[in-house]
Amino acid sequence: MSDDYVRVFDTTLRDGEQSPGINLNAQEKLQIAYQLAALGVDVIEAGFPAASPGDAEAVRLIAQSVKGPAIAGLSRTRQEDIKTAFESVKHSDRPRIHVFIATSDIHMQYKLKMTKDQVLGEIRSAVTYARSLVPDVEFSAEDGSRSDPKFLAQAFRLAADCGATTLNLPDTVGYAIPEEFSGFFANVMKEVGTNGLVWSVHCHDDLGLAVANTLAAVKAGARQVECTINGIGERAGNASLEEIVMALKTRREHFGVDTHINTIHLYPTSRLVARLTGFVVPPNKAIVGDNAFSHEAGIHQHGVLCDKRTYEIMRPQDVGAPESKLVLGKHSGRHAFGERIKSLGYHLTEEELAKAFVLFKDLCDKKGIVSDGDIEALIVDEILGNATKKSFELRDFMISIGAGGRGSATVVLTDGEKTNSDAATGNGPVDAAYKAIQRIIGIEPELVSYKISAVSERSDAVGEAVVVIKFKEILAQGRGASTDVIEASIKAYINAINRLVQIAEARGINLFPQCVPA
Ligand SMILES: CC(=O)SCCNC(=O)CCNC(=O)[C@H](O)C(C)(C)COP(=O)(O)OP(=O)(O)OC[C@H]1O[C@@H](n2cnc3c(N)ncnc32)[C@H](O)[C@@H]1OP(=O)(O)O
Ligand SMILES: CC(C)C(=O)C(=O)O
Repeated sequence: MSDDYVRVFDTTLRDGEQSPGINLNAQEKLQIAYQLAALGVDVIEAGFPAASPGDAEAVRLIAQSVKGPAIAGLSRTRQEDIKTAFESVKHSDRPRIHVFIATSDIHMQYKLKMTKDQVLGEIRSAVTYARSLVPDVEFSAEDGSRSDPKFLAQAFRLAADCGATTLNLPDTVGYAIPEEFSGFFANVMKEVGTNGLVWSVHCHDDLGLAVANTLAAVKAGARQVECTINGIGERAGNASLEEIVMALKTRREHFGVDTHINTIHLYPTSRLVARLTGFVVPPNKAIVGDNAFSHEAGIHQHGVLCDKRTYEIMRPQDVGAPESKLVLGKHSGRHAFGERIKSLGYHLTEEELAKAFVLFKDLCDKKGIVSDGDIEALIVDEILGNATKKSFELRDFMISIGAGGRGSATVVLTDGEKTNSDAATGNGPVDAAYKAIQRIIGIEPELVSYKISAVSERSDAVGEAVVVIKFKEILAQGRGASTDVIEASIKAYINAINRLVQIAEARGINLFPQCVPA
């Protein structure tokens, strides 16, 4: 395997966790670390062990359990920090100690209160000590992009002479701009040399340029990129891993270098990190946002229907994201609308389609996003005009729950002409009620999905149930609300059945071949 590839150093669990508002416990960090290993990152920076006993323990747990990537712990140049980092990472098959100190004038003078010589002294003793403990030592020159390039090169040369194997040039405060940064990076690299060293880059997003600067450094010769899932991190965040990886892959001809990332894990990893950190992925986020593969504009939708490559530079399946979607809204055109109607099983004449399209646009002005259920209702009620008058209504129900959660239900329904009741047992009260309803109406639709949620937060909250049922290849959705969740569930089921009957009738499908009871 070629040695010329871009190593992905993931720092979601260290710099990512420095995001104000994120605090992961050891088990959550471990779960993310396993996922990062499946993704194929080369290095996991699992934490800053000297920060707290909890972080030291999390790094130890990850080092002990997660195989594949190197496990790094961050450390100041202080001996006690390095020792603590070593005690945590030593449990890994591939331990790395990552030592840093600032090299910019402003940091040295005002923060560290050290002279250049003192900083060089810190680098010498820290890197030498770290290297006496592990063979894999990374040195970072914090605020490198704002450092005097001559001094920066001197600091890096010293770190390499003392045994550092990776030299990392961070744009700590997100100040760099790509063109300037690639020149800066290339010059420092040239001054120090590349012999046996991996050059690394670490960018922050204060000006929204973290990924651009990272890619500029790769172009200049960086072969390790430090980044986080979803771009989380201190202040405006770090360079986003998924964006860097997909830029390198999609524009391979430009960069000429690969990563070892298994990109189909990008989307699941992003969702796991979002769930555990509570940092929701914005819908328009590149690569992993909900809208990254959605198209709303008619002209785009038409293009995508002709050939996805007209508006998609990546395939959603390559990043593990759901299939691309055409979202119908007021910007959609006839092509996408007509396609959706066909996929719902309707074959309209040109005239019917034109009429439906006008009604659809009106509906969009009122509703924003129009669901498939809305379109079905529009076709059945307004275009085909043969909607059934039959609809079932709940009159009454009784529930009892036995040992082990078994339930029995009696349900009373009317169809406007007759009233019928029946009883059934089931796996819980809702299942029993649905079975009783099936006995009354004489068909057994498959329950495709069932969701219940509270509409407000008080204990007397209204519960809303949403069910999707399927019968004879027709999908129908129903909703029901009540302060009693069982009643909400029953109402949703009946609502779905009424919708099913309407659609079937509009399509000329007989749902009740024997006879319709009730
Ligand atoms: C750019 C980055 O992201 S760097 C990583 C930043 N991450 C973190 O800071 C998270 C973890 N940090 C912590 O938990 C704490 O800051 C600790 C445990 C490391 C230190 O806590 P404290 O001892 O209370 O010090 P405090 O954080 O207030 O100040 C930092 C001290 O470290 C010194 N320092 C800062 N960077 C370095 C360094 N790389 N090497 C050596 N000393 C350093 C500062 O000069 C200051 O020294 P002083 O206490 O003698 O004035
Ligand atoms: C420790 C270093 C790599 C860092 O996080 C930064 O400079 O932003």
